[in-house]
Amino acid sequence: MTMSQHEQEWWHERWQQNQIGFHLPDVHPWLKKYGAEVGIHQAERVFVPLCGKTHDIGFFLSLGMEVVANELNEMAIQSLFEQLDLDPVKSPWKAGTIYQAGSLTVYVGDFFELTHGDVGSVDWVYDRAAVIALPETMRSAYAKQLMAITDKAAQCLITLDYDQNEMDGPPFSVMAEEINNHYADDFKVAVIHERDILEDEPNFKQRGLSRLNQALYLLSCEL
Ligand SMILES: C[S@@+](CC[C@H](N)C(=O)[O-])C[C@H]1O[C@@H](n2cnc3c(N)ncnc32)[C@H](O)[C@@H]1O
Repeated sequence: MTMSQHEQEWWHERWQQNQIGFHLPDVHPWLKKYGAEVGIHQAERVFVPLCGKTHDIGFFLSLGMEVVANELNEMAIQSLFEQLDLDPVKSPWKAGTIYQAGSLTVYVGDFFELTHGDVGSVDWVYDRAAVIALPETMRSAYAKQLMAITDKAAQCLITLDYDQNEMDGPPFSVMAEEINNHYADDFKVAVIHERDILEDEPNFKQRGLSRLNQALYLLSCEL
């Protein structure tokens, strides 16, 4: 599977028009609060799919981790390197450009084009707003591709779920049952923390939601 031109354009427009409500001004608070419980301190090399320009990458680097990441939009990655005060070396890969500096490597281009050889060996995956950015028809392919290119590395996953009848995605609502469908054959799936965050998210309230559950999972390899 690859992402259609139309779907890619939709994301590029979001970045061009700065409609990036998903981008947090700081490190995700749950990563700081629950990081130890999801294995952050054991991780040496993390893969961050659909990374945007998240400050979480800077946090991983500050902990001494190596980071390999992927993002469709080049502007986002230029901003990411500027934010980190890193001057990247650029080289081509089959679906775009690789940005590399210090312990950070980002594949700019379609996630579905990545191979295990590109990503290399990783011992942790961080999915915040990646699986929930994709429509239902793509999520099973996403999960399979993620496991294939990371050799089923342990995963820290942050999702949202709400009544999908109340709002169109993205972000899409992804319930625990679906996470289990994608991952429970290969991982022990544990919910580390979850909470209704609607009161902190006035935009989603305006979009018509009556609840918005955020969940933090650890997918670990001990089955
Ligand atoms: C909801 S945002 C989340 C970004 C980031 N994880 C964060 O927490 O800020 C989803 C991101 O995925 C990117 N994206 C969407 N489809 C993609 C694909 N097929 N390959 C790579 N990146 C993609 C979008 O450009 C967008 O930056």
